[in-house]
Amino acid sequence: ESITDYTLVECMRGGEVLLGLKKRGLGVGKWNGFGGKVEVGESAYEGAKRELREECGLEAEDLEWRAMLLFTFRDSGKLMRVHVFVADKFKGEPVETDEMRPMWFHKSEIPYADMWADDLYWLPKLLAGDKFMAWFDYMPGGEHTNKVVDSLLVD
Ligand SMILES: CN1CCN(c2cc(NC3CC3)nc(N)n2)CC1
Repeated sequence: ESITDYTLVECMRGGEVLLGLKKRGLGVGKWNGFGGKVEVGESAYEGAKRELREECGLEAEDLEWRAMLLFTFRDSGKLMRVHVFVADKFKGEPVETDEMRPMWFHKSEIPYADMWADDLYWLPKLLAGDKFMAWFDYMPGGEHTNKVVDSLLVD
């Protein structure tokens, strides 16, 4: 099957991270960073900025690439590649949209029980400042094995 590229933006401000409650589509009912599919003709960086703006109205001045998450789904044979960025410089306040209800969470109070199961494995690394790649191999029963590649020595 083919691979689909997605973006995910984690906005940070004074020990807090901005998450949105997904109101429809993939991951509805889960808290997550902001993002979506990378469209034809745009870079992941541009797609990340666009989705952040569309989903909560925040204009990120600068995004830093920090992780790539590969998801393989054994049942469908689909591949999902998520490019994760961190933003700590942005203009405006987040607003609720049809897609997302934004809320700031202290890093020690991330609602993992209401997020994608994989977040528990990689979000702490991201919040610790690491750069890394991870692979989550989802089995039909929803279980997954996870292999987090050690931090990338890139800067
Ligand atoms: C709109 N996109 C969808 C993909 N995505 C994911 C996926 C994900 N797990 C994968 C099993 C689905 N886990 C997080 N945290 N985000 C970013 C947002």
